[in-house]
Amino acid sequence: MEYYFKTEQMSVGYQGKPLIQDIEIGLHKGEILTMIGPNGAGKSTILKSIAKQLKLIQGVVYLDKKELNHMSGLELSQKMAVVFTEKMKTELMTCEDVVATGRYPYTGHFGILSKEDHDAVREAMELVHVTEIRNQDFTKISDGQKQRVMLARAICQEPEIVILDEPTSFLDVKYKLEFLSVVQELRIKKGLTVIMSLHELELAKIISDKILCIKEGYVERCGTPEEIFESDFIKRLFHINEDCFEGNEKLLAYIGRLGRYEE
Ligand SMILES: Nc1ncnc2c1ncn2[C@@H]1O[C@H](COP(=O)(O)OP(=O)(O)OP(=O)(O)O)[C@@H](O)[C@H]1O
Repeated sequence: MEYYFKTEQMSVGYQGKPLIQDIEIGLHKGEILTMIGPNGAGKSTILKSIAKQLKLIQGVVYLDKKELNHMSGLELSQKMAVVFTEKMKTELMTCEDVVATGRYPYTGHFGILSKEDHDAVREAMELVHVTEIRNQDFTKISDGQKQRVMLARAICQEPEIVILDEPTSFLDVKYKLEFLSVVQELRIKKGLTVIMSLHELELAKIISDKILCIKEGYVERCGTPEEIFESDFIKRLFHINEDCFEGNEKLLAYIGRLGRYEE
């Protein structure tokens, strides 16, 4: 079966200088790819490049057999939703207004919402439990609430693929689990394909079909959760040299040796 999303020799970076080279990703429809790796490794840079917010340094990205570079903004927005929280200009917008901008690919020039658009907005807000705060100023809600509003915006866009940069970073444990459940539901019912970065390794392990491990400047490994979480690989990826994950005692001893808790 041909891949729904594919990158060929993709190099990404800034001002023409490659940061990560030769990134090869292949995803079937409905698959979930998660990127993990240390701070500053390049996860957001890859996601921004896939979302066309950064120009590729080299290579090609295909979506549904078409080159991303040959797709118009409108065509792309009807297939791909992106969630980068910091990007939106939201002065004087309620949470509902922000979610409703997800319908722009369908509303024509004046942005007037039809009944169908309003229904999609309402359903998406219900799905991630932000209906109660729909009339609040988006700039005055918590970071976790913002993350859920932005997820609702992406969902009501009815995309085939969604690109999410650390979508769970501000969510409490209940909403982290709900996020996973929403993503599972969308992939099962609608065949949604997902590419995201996560710092919560335990979430990455249970939700992903494929995991891409980014180290400083290169793709260290790509594989299934079973392949990635075997043996000592994760410790090496994050430059942790000791067996600190094997019980609380070892963890506390490791933290002590980091130097902050010396007696
Ligand atoms: N606009 C920019 N111009 C030049 N370099 C940048 C720019 N934005 C980020 N970088 C650099 O690119 C590198 C990768 O950053 P990126 O944000 O992609 O990492 P990340 O893996 O998403 O990190 P984190 O886990 O901390 O979010 C870093 O060294 C960063 O300083």
